[in-house]
Amino acid sequence: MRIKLSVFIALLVATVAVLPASVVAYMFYQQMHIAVEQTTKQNLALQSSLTGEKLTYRMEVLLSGLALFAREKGEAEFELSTKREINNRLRQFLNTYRIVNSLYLLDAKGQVVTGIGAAKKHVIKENFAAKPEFSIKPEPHGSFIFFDNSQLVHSVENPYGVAIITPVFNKRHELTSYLLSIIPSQDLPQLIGKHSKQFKVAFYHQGSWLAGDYWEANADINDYIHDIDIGLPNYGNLLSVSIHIAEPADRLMFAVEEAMTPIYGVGATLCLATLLFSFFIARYITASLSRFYQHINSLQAGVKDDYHPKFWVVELHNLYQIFNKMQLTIGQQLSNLQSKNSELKQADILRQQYLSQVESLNKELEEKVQERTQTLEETLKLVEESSVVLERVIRYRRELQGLDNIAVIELTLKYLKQSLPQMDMALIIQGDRYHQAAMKQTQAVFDLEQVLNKSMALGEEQWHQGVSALDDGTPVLRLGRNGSGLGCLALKQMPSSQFQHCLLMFVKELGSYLEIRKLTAELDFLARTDALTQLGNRKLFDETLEGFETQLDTEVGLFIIDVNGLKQVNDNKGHEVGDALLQKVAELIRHCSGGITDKCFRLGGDEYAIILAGDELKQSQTLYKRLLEEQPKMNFAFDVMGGYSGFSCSIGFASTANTIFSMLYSVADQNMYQVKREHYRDARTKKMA
Ligand SMILES: Nc1nc2c(ncn2[C@@H]2O[C@H](COP(=O)(O)OP(=O)(O)OP(=O)(O)O)[C@@H](O)[C@H]2O)c(=O)[nH]1
Repeated sequence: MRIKLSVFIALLVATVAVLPASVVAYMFYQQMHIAVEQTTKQNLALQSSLTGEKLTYRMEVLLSGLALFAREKGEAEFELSTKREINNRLRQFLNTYRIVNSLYLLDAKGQVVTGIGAAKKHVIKENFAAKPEFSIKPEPHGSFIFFDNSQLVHSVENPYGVAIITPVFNKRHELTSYLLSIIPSQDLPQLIGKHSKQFKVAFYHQGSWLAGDYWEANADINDYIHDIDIGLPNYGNLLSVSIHIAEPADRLMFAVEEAMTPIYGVGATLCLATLLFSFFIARYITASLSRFYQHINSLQAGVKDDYHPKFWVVELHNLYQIFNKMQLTIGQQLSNLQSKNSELKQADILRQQYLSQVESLNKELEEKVQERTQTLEETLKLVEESSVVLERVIRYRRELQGLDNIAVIELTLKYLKQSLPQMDMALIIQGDRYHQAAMKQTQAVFDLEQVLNKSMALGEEQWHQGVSALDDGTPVLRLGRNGSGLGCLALKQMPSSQFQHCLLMFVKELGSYLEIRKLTAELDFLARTDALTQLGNRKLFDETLEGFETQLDTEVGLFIIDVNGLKQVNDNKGHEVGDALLQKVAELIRHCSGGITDKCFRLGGDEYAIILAGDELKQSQTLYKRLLEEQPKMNFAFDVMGGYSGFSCSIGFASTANTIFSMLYSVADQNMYQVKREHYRDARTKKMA
């Protein structure tokens, strides 16, 4: 039989469609099985719990009954009753609680007094206390005893039972006796009443079967164990019982089957419906596709056919056109998107460039700010240092006052070394012994003579405001203003500009100090020098003489020399000639006192003075003699009082050897006038002669 292609494809599609349905059905079955199993287990747990609750409740009712009975009977003084009365009461209790099959009264030592029950004839005569399982404990509280005694439970098949020992107290709370209740374990199921036939129930104590259904544990049985402990506060131990409850496996299977039955039907129907639906749909689609294919072939072959497309083919065609349009639109959108993307990328590149520019500008700015901050910090530091240097300069200025050149050099170098401790330097001050001090400071470093000569030889244009350099490169700083030639500071290396500034401050200070000192010295000299004769003037004379006033052990001698007839010279020859005469006299005095003393003065007008002190006095005669001898040799002739020519002086002398110091001048002056008078007398005599 030939099967059409469309039918074959439809069958294939239907089969493929049914497969997942079968898998789903199988999984559903599995899940159902697990669910039923879990439900069964939960049911078993519930049942066993319920059973335990029931057993506990019934046993507690019984125990409470026993306690009540013991209290009532204990207070009614059991021991006072006859055995018959006691038995009647025990029987009444048994009738109320039928689960107890025997009830005995024991005395306080555990000896059976009397009792009612199935095993009465077996145990009544025996001593319960002697049996290990019934040993009465010394404590006056109740206890549970599991035993294995077919006689007591009156059953050979199931010899197990539970004995309950309940203490009995009298009104004075004294233990008088015990009640012994026997419960055969075979009666335990009665306590829980009827239970569903679908479950098996059994009671165990410490792994030993007591009562109920007995079954071997195996895989086909679902069972559940529930342990219960029953007890009351006045009991010394607990009644421990395990309740085993089970449901056979075939029951579980049955339950699963039962649950699945309707689903099987639904599943099968679904599968069949899927099969049929898939088949017809596939058949329909393949048939129309095949007709469509034939139509295309006919079109290609140029054959006309009466093809009418099915509505879904039209729909498909429409769908295709929609897709086509969508494709076009989406393509356009995509190209738009692409161009936007490229624009965005371009913008991104520009942004990146801008950002990097901003970043580099920021960096530059940061560097500038840092640079500025550094400069500022340096300036601040400089200002700080400058103020420190300024303080030092002020201190230096104070300390400079009144020092000689050596001390000045030492002090200056000490201050400069504070700022430039590592720098070798030499300070040269023109004048007295400058180089010894400088050499001391910088012995092996400079050739001071050479430095001085070279620095003095520097032309004005080579001197700079700051540090100048010699031809060998030695840095030098000049002391004082242009042309003052006070000296210089020579350095081994060129200092940094910061230190140059510091050095300049000190050097300027030193220069101005030296200049002032020099000017002061010049002024001083001028103030104490006679301008015409260059001898010391009256002021210097007074100071010199006063200087000796306090030197009491030094002998002082004084010559007063006065020119004779100066007025006439002035009058006759003119003032210039008078001046020349005064200068000649000064020369004479300087000449005669040479090698003896340099303390020669012009006191004013035509009056001169020579001071001798100490050893100089030894040559006073020599000096006097020289003055007398040298006067006529002076080549200065003029007429005095019309006829007299030649030059002469009147000389007076006094010494502290023969007069007091305060009278020294006036004595010398008087002596001089005495000589002058004699001179004029002689002159008059000569003239008259
Ligand atoms: N050329 C000149 N004459 C002076 C100077 N100082 C004072 N005289 C003059 O010296 C003269 C001093 O006169 P006197 O005291 O009489 O001295 P004298 O003429 O030498 O007479 P005797 O001292 O008595 O010998 C005065 O005429 C002064 O004017 C001076 O610096 N130059």
